[in-house]
Amino acid sequence: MGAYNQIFKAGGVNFDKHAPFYAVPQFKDAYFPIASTKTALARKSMHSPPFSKEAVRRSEHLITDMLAKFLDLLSGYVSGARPVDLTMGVRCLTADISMNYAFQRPFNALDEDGFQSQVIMGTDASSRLFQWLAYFPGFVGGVFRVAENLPEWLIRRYMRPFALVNWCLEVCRDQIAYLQNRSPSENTIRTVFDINLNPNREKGQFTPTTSEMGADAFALLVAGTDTVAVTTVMITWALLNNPQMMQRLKAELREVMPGREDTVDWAGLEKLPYLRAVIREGLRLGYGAPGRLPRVVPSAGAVLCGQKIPAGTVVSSSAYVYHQDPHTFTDPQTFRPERWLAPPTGGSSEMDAKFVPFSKGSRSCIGINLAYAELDLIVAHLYRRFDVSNAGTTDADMQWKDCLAPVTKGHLKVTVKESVD
Ligand code: HEM
Repeated sequence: MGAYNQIFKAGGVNFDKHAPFYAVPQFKDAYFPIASTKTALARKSMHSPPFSKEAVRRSEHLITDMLAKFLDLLSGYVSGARPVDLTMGVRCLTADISMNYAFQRPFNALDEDGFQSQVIMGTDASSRLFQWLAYFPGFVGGVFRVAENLPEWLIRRYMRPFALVNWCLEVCRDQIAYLQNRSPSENTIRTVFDINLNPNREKGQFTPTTSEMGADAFALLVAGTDTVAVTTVMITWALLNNPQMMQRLKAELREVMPGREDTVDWAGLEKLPYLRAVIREGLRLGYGAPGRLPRVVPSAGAVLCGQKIPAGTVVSSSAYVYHQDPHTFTDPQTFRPERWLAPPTGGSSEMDAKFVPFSKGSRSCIGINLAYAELDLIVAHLYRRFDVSNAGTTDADMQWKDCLAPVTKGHLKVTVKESVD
């Protein structure tokens, strides 16, 4: 863990990101792929205030409005027991939350019939392209650069994943144009891009180019969609396979929401120990971003795990390695929320130290508070309102591969019934 803390340290000597790993063309103007921590932080720091815990609480309705819409759509599946593609449904929900949170203007992915949204096809294509880049950065990076310069009609006809990702980027740029053009009277609460658009130059703030802000919006969409969605899906899959855990969770939820359509705010849900344990265990096993996050050893070199490592060496670590450590997490492949409950039943400072789903340091996840709020609110209200049953999903469907966020082989299909109060 010492090496991890050194590589992913806040401030001090920084291990910059390894640029070729992050070279997806559609991200190129965002701060997410910028290798230099210092350069990236100049932009990232302008986005940070709206993601603080207090800001998320103030803007909670931007999450719950989308969640209420999703739950109402699910109730349409109750009669006739039509199966729901929960993987697509939750992805539409998290995409709409991310965009509503960033712009107070969702993409309305939830409105698409059967949750088959083109936005989600775009974020999915982006993750799948990322996977190739991660393993063959040189070759695939070259192909990406060629593809970037091809005429749009050629891309649309022969390179559908690229066309989908380009389309998503365009929609994100439209969102920025919408903010630039909207009248001040419409500014009810601050958006993620407010500092960008109204910078305080004395504090060193500035307005990035329109293309940079569009790419930042696209990064928020991709980073905020599948990460939260896959964690929710993995939690659902685990609870479906462990009915006694589902019952324990429902019993806890019933205490704060006596009626199945009652609601509780995030602050109220944070006090529920079993819900918190379920979310933590889901983050441990659902991973969000499980794979390596490569960094470059700075000019002074480094000593990692007792070894001298020369400057310029690419090093990494991953949440998967720590989350699967059997010395810390007994029987690590097993979903067992009880391990997080207070001692003597479970929980330890060692587990806390090795729990790194959002990474650490200056380049860690900007959306951590938003992600926790979403997970708490979605899981609590979904399982208080509905009884969910598997509709033919297999273990093989739920196998995942690392595409920065995990992408499962198949989709989780379920049937829903209104919970019996
Ligand atoms: C379960 C949910 C999530 C998990 C597990 C997660 C995890 C991570 C991790 C591990 C990183 C570091 C990536 C790297 O070093 O390359 C990261 C970065 C990032 N995340 Fe998240 N994330 C989640 C949700 C979100 C949400 C909801 C948003 C915003 C809507 C978001 C926005 C970002 C951004 C913009 C970065 C880049 C930060 C930078 O470049 O410094 N994430 N996330």
